[in-house]
Amino acid sequence: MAKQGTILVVDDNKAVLNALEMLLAGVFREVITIRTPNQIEATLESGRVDVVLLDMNFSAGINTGNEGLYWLSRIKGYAAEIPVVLFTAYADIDLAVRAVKEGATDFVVKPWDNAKLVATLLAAYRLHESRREVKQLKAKEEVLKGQLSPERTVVWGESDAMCRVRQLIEKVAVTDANVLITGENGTGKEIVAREIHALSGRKGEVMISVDMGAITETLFESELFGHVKGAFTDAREDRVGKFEAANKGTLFLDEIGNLSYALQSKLLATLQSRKVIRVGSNKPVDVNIRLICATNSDLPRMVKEGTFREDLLYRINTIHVEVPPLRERGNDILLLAEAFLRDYGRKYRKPDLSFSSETRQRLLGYSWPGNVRELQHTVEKAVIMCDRQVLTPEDFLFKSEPGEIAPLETLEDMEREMIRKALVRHEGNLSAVASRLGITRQTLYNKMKKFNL
Ligand SMILES: Nc1ncnc2c1ncn2[C@@H]1O[C@H](COP(=O)(O)OP(=O)(O)OP(=O)(O)O)[C@@H](O)[C@H]1O
Repeated sequence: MAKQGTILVVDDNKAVLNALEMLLAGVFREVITIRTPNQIEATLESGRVDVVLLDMNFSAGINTGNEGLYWLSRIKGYAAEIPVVLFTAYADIDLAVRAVKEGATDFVVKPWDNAKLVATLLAAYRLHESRREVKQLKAKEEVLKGQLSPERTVVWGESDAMCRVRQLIEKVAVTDANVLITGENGTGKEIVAREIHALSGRKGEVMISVDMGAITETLFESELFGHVKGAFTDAREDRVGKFEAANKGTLFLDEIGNLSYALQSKLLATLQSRKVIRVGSNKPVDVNIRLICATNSDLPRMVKEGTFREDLLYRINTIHVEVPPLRERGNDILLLAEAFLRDYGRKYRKPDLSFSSETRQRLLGYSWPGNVRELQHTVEKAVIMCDRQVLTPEDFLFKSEPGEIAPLETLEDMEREMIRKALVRHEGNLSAVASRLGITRQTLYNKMKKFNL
């Protein structure tokens, strides 16, 4: 067995320390031994310790176990995630129960049985690995939340459609009901899910998002339910799955419509039992999650076509929130555009930007097939490209509407329109545009300048 992790052994008996050092050196990569507990915190400072084996009695002659409980609480106060196994010469079950209640992971009685002690310490080590992973996942989520800035604040708008969505969310957030959010791409389904979480009693816990469309069949179980070391070739360590990581919080399953039929059954079984079994283990672990799913697929139609399980749809669809497409939100388009303009104006240090009235008409008249995401990107690009404070339609690379025919009156109009379309199609890549139009980059530059593109 490969040695792994660092164990800290705290015991004032030198003979015990020597014996443990010899035994544990065959199991752990590093064994640190100390005889006085007031060195514990300094040792933990290194950040290397995975498990502490702590004697309960230190002051000679006073075997009440209180010293152990005192140092246990100090360790928990310093690094709550490090498992502490207590060691006592007295088989005192009351003390064991009290210690476990106060945060000890387990309890071993002296004289000890080597195999049992090693098994207990290895279990504690694995527990630490899981806790560390959950902590990392949570930290990642926090970073992700932070990265949503500056567009993190939800702009609800004033349209009836969005007011209804908001009212519904406020009502259901406080319940633990499963919510299914539907809507076209980019309408804000994830932002709605985050809002439900933020308004719920679970707001102090993490929301873990999983893109179901990005998970392969082979990794599904290990990603969602976790695995134990050795469960398959690449499983070098125990690993928590997203379900366990979201415990006490919210699990957001995005693109649920992309899940294969076989995986839908596995997901359903877990949702029904509220327990997960890590791959390679046979021990079910209880999970307490609030489930939010999102999709842009028509799930009832998929049920009819036999590609989505009806029982899974019932399970995830206790409350249904439909986020309307941007084109149905009327003036909200401008409210959102102005919010993005303020955010990106700050980000790119271009304060006091505004839209010309022609631009506002253009923004309102466009159909926004990519919804809020497209609006956000469009405004960001315009802010980057503009060099005046009032943004005119020329600052925008509007995508052409299907079937839209611009009233082109002169040859110059046509030339300008061809260049504009090529710029949109090639996302501003000037070399590609020049080659597509059969002109040099220099000519393209000159024409762009002439046409104010
Ligand atoms: N009401 C809103 N207020 C502010 N920003 C919003 C709003 N709705 C959406 N956005 C922004 O638009 C972008 C797309 O939103 P989000 O990812 O929530 O959409 P989605 O419907 O989950 O997209 P997809 O279907 O592609 O997963 C994000 O950057 C988000 O911050």
